[in-house]
Amino acid sequence: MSAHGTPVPMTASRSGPLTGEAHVPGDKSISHRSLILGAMAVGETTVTGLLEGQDVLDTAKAMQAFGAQVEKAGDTWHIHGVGVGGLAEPSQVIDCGNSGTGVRLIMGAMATSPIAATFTGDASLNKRPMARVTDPLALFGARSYGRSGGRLPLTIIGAADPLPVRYATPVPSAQVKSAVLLAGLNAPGETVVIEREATRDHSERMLAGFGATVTTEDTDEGHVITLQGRPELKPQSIVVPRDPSSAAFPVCAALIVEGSDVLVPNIGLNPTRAGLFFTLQDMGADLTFENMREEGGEPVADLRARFSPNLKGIEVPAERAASMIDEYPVLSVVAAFAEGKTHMPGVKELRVKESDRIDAMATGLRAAGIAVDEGEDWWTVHGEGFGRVKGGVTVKTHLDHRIAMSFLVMGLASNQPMRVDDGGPIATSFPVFEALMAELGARIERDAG
Ligand SMILES: O=C(O)C1=C[C@@H](OP(=O)(O)O)[C@@H](O)[C@H](O)C1
Ligand SMILES: C=C(OP(=O)(O)O)C(=O)O
Repeated sequence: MSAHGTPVPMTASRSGPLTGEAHVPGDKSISHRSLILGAMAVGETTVTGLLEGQDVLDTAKAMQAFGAQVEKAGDTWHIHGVGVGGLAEPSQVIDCGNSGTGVRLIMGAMATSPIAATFTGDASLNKRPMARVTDPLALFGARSYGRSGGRLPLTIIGAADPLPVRYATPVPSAQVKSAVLLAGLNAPGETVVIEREATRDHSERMLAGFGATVTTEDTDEGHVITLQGRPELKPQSIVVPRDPSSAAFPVCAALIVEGSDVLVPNIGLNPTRAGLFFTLQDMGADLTFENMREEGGEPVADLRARFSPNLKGIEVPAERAASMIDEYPVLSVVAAFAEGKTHMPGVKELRVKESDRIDAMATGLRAAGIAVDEGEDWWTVHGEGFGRVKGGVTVKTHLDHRIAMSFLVMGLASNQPMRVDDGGPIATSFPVFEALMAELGARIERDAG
């Protein structure tokens, strides 16, 4: 839906070669964290390259409600932070829109301050599980009152006298890990998070950048992250790298549209995020990393993707899942254009994203003539091979930006157009998607009406 709630039906049709450069926007995960940690530092943090998607704009508004000043001047965002422990009690309900990252990280950040806040979101976010965050926050002493099943709307009463926490995350989730670490900022002593599988590490990196003491260690227990509580966070000057999860769409489109050759410059290849690109290479994609370099302590490269008519289905390693969790929907589209089966195990988390992503993709792919098998934590796409994907259906996007963009990418190479019932949510993470894809030569149009 658009910000005003009206669905935006869109259609993608078979396109000529996609060519040129795709300058995708800033990383969503890093953008949320810049605003939240900027608000908890003492003094002015500046951020350039911030993703101005609705998810991140909702986080900016939320941090203002907690007392930080957040303003944009020219291309730079300025955040005047209130310090760890300095967050004010908001006078209004905090509406995080469609964003799991926004709501879960902010709940963590406020849970160890003696304030109360009520959180809500859109129809998608209000269905998503929040107990995974409120359970560990209770160990700090925070109380929460929400709808049954730990759903939003939900009120958190922060701990007045927080305890430090040692917590082993029961699900592979950077949002849960980050909520605990952010809560640990205002707890005395050491807060420890133990992950069985390492998830994206932007919070750890950024906390260290802001001057907190964070150490990580791989032990028999798992990946152990230790944060020293009550640091004074020092304001930073942040340049947000471009989002690999957004880069996935023009990259995958180029691989399946005949004759394409697309360059996607300056993409962060942090190993906790880059799993899709290695998977595509394993499938035989003509995808190369050019101009490999380090920027702001992160590996960065220009991605070059060319039409790849001989893709093969593969077994995607389960241990890679966390590093490409948001990319499975568009990977399943590429798998439809590959020869043979692509099996994707270890992906239960896909069922609790903006939609049940296995169900949403399987339903649309099957309608478009692709066989899909699924279980609770796995799915298999039976590829038809290039030139044999029928398409020709309208699919439901369930308020999920990645479902919308994935089926639109599919329509660029299938024999008949693909229509999505609502492309409005694309603006949550990739507001320039339509213009960027059009510039490459993609035929994506909003339905007249
Ligand atoms: O921490 C983050 O910025 C994110 C973590 C992931 O969610 P989970 O932590 O729920 O896996 C991912 O799906 C989301 O888009 C962004
Ligand atoms: C899962 C996603 O986001 P979030 O959890 O922040 O809503 C996503 O962007 O794919």
